[in-house]
Amino acid sequence: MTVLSRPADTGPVLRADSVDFVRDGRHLLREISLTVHPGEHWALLGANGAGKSTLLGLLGAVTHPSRGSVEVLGRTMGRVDVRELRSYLGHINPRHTPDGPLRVRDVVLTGLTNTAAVVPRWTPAEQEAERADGLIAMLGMSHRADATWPTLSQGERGRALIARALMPQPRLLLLDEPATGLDLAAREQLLASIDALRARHPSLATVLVTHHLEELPATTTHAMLLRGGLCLASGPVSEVLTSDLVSTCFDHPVRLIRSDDGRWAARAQPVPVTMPGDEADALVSAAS
Ligand SMILES: Nc1ncnc2c1ncn2[C@@H]1O[C@H](COP(=O)(O)OP(=O)(O)OP(=O)(O)O)[C@@H](O)[C@H]1O
Repeated sequence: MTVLSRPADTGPVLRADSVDFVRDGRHLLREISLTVHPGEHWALLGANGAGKSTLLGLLGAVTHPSRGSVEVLGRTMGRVDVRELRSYLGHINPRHTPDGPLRVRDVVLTGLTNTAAVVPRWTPAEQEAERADGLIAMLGMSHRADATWPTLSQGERGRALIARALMPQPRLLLLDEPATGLDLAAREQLLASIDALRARHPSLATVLVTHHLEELPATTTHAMLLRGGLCLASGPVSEVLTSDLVSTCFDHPVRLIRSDDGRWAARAQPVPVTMPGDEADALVSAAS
């Protein structure tokens, strides 16, 4: 059971068909189907605990479905060497920590070996080193290429991890809440980098997990709304990112706004809030 050659560059990048994922007798995902084609940029949205990271783990060949099938780059999970398959994916975990105080350039190069540390006695080929520098430049990190990991800001780490994930020239990039913990400027820089990356590599497909609509890049093309492990809606953003569907997804009435630059914002609709003591005050004023 091995992947004998680089997966073909045609056909869907991802296909999940009626997938269930069960842990400790609980259905964390139920009947999820999703097809991602080259050049599509998907957002997985849902409240805390909806199942977004669980689904990303299946799409990234980290876990296997309990029922249904998942095809990654045309290979069916359960029938291939997942470690080799994973080397064709860029899976960005913002909590990734390099093994030791590596410099940014070395962290990016570990994307080729898919390791947390630089592999002893391994030296990159000249064109690999050039590619690392090119990606570092594309992510706006050239001035920090020799900085060590502990000295980087959260935003700089996020961009370095994207460059690392791009080293093996993946056809698919998976991003799990890439803007978590970033301040306003760092978040905007990260989203601009993601937009630039998509423009530079038109056949790249991406799947980005978030629970904040403000953290969606303008280039997002499709969305899936997850609620309690079920798919509430899935398809082109114009059909899925509506006030009604997002309100149902988050169990809270929101009004969705898409601004001229293509970004989204959610405004909560006013809902009555009862403060402690309000009931007693109401009784007193009713009695007087
Ligand atoms: N290994 C596991 N065993 C049992 N339950 C799990 C496991 N992993 C996750 N869960 C549960 O599955 C549900 C979905 O978790 P998941 O992390 O996929 O949600 P999420 O949508 O990514 O949430 P968040 O936005 O909070 O990160 C949660 O209720 C979680 O507690």
